[in-house]
Amino acid sequence: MADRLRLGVNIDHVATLRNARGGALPDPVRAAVMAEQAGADGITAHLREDRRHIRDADIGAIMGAITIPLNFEMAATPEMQAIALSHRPHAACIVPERREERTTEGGLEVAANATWMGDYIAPLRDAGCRVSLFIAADPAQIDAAARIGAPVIELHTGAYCDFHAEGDFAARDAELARLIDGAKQAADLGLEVHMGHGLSYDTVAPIAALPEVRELNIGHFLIGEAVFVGLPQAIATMRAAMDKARG
Ligand SMILES: CC(=O)[C@@H](O)[C@H](O)COP(=O)(O)O
Ligand SMILES: NCC(=O)COP(=O)(O)O
Repeated sequence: MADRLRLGVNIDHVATLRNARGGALPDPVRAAVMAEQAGADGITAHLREDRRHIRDADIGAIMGAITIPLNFEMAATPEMQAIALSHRPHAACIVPERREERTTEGGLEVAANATWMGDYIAPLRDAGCRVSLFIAADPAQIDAAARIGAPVIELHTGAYCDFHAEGDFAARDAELARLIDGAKQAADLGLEVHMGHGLSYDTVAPIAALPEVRELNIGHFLIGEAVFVGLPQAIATMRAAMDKARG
């Protein structure tokens, strides 16, 4: 279906569990294959500069094992650009990284680095990767993303999810309003709109209901759920919640 909201399953934290003991299990590749079999529309994997979870060998192994697209998440560094160009994944999502962060804390600063960022993404786009920029729902960042020729943006839903978890529903709803406005602005600029970070069964519906949104990338929550109900069931439940919200 043309307007089907796609679900990208981020398998980073299968690798977190694997790396906890320094061995080979659980295998992120098995998780990617299982996610595809369970109906995931894509796999997302974030090769961080510090390799805290996904490792270099995982990327080629995952790409060789799945038939759905790989969304390769990467910092805007020469090292990651070279790795992306060597693998040529379906998609390359540029995300901000700080070694000391526990997880992705904010969005890319595109507006202040537009020229440099435009030069950085050009080889990826020319190599046929669908370039996405992971940004906050900030009008200036959205405008800059369109200006430098990124075809896709992924809006950071972390603050929206954090406020929900904290019970600060006024702040949550204000952040949701920013995401709604950002999705509209981006779509009006011709950008494909994705969203992700921190989404769960409890927070996905208002995001999935947004007609401008074409893809959700969800990982940490699904991998956590998989510990209890298995990955196929976790994905099926999230898929059902997304479809129900979409109507
Ligand atoms: C950009 C984003 O929100 C995630 O895709 C990212 O992978 C989060 O980083 P960790 O997976 O290391 O928590
Ligand atoms: N880009 C968001 C993503 O891939 C998954 O984020 P999370 O669900 O692991 O927080």
